[in-house]
Amino acid sequence: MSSEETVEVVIPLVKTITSLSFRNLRYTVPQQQRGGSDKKQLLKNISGTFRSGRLSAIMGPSGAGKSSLMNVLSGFKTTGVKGRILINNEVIERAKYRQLVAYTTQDVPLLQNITVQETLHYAADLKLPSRVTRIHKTKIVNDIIALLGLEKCAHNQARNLSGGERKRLSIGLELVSNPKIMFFDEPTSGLDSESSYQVIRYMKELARQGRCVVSVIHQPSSELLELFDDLYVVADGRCMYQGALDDLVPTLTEAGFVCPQYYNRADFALKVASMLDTDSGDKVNQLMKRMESITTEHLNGFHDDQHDELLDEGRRKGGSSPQYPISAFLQFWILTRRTALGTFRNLALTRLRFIGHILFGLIVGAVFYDVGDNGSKVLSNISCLIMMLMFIVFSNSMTVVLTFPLEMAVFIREYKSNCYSIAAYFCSKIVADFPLMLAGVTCFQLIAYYLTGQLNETSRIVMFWAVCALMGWTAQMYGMVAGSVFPVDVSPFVVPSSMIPMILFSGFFIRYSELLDVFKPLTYVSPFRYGFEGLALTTYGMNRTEIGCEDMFCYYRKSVKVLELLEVKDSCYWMDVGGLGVWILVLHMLLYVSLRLRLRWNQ
Ligand SMILES: Nc1ncnc2c1ncn2[C@@H]1O[C@H](COP(=O)(O)OP(=O)(O)OP(=O)(O)O)[C@@H](O)[C@H]1O
Repeated sequence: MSSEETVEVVIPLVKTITSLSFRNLRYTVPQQQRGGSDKKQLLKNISGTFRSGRLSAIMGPSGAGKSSLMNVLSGFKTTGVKGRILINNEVIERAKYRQLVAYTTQDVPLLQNITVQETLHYAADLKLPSRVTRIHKTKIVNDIIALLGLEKCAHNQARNLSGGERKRLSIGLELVSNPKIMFFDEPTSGLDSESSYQVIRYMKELARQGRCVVSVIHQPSSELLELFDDLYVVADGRCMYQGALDDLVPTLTEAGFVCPQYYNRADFALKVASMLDTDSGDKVNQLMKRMESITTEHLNGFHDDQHDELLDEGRRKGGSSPQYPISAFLQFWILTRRTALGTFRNLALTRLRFIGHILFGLIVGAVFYDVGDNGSKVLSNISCLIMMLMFIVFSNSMTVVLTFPLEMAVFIREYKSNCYSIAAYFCSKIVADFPLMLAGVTCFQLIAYYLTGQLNETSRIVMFWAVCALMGWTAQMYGMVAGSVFPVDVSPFVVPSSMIPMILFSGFFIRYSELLDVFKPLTYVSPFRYGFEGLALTTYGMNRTEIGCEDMFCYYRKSVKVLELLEVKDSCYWMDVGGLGVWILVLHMLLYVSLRLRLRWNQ
């Protein structure tokens, strides 16, 4: 779309006038220092107002506190925040506030395998009330696609989008709920000048429709700057200028900073803001004080202490009873469909997972061919059992370890936008990933079981499969917990290195009676112990008496001898199933807690 073309308005206009005011905002973060921890104040009693119908730019030198201001105003950061945020001079309860406000961060995480159209459809399903019909939702999605010029890439998966298209899709995601106030953090970063111009023009159009649109912008060109109506300059966590763009140069001149002719006004304002620590610092300080008295003037009559209480009240209410646009079941159902689609579309990984299970089943089958009912090859068969367990565990834990962190980023963004509850995401994640794990494990187990010549008895096969499936489930949950707790560059190391010690206590490498007393309790916490014991019992227990023998003499002809060798003669299969069940339960609880903690750390 050329810059001269007018943008057709199809998204409903925002009718009510909205002004967002903030007064004496303070934002403090804890800071680790040598010899203890300290606090760092990122926003220092900062005040201002943004009005609907106008496109406002937040500018300032690097590290001035622009993103911090954006995070606080959008409600994405609440811990360590004091001060007052008002919409039309009213304090709004937090959950409601989040419904009015949309925030597009610098790099919005997207689900890579979902197309532009699907991404917007899912956003509409999650953000719009269920009473909005399918036809209406489709119209909204199509309108957004047209408004943002995304028609050409509507069926492209997010992974194939250009930087500009990703930015526009991010804006579209927020437009779905037709918010009154929109925040953007550096929407032009990484874009060429034409794409930057287009994005800001879209934002200008959104403002013209009656929204309050505020954007952090980094060194805009003169052409780009002209699109903005108002400017808010931040320096060292304080306001240096707030007002119309056209008043910027006169205000700076009045403060003793004369902008040279043909100089970009934005660059000049940044230059002045950077003078805080120089000889001209006093003049900048005076300008700030003047601005602070102007910005707070019309917000008088409201005590800050009173507001701090109100903000906390809003936080408490918002925290305990968040209002989601759709019911819990619908949230769960939509998220499950979306996750399943994303997993299915990740063809490389899905195919690799399947082919890997089949291929390794064939390899195990070929290497341990027909050892299952052969008294002279019992030790090989026992090795085969532990090998099967190790493959199931590593293949199912490592795949989620790599994919989960990116999904977590999407979850955090959507949760903060009040789209759905933790419980809905948690349940959908478990349900959506379960069938693929089960299908892979089943293929692998059936191939390996048949080729290695284990006993062909239905109950044995089912019980053997059940242990394999429970181990696969445990491993998948283990991978998810690691993926949710550790960063993506750490978790692929954490998972195998934490599992190896547990394999040691499986009962295969060293028998229980030969362990030092100090290590014995560890066998009760190793899932490999339950898995290995379960497989050994289904293979050699359950009233099996004789093992086939083709030689003259087989020491392990009686299966009880094998059970004695493994020290599982008196063990119970159902105890092993129970042990794995407890592991699965604990891992589910850990995943839920880690999701909660991740959200809390991000507040
Ligand atoms: N969690 C944190 N702990 C300690 N310091 C922080 C934290 N977050 C931000 N800061 C510091 O606060 C200051 C303001 O950060 P902020 O990201 O808001 O700046 P900015 O103006 O957006 O910078 P830029 O233009 O470079 O993105 C910076 O000095 C930054 O290092």
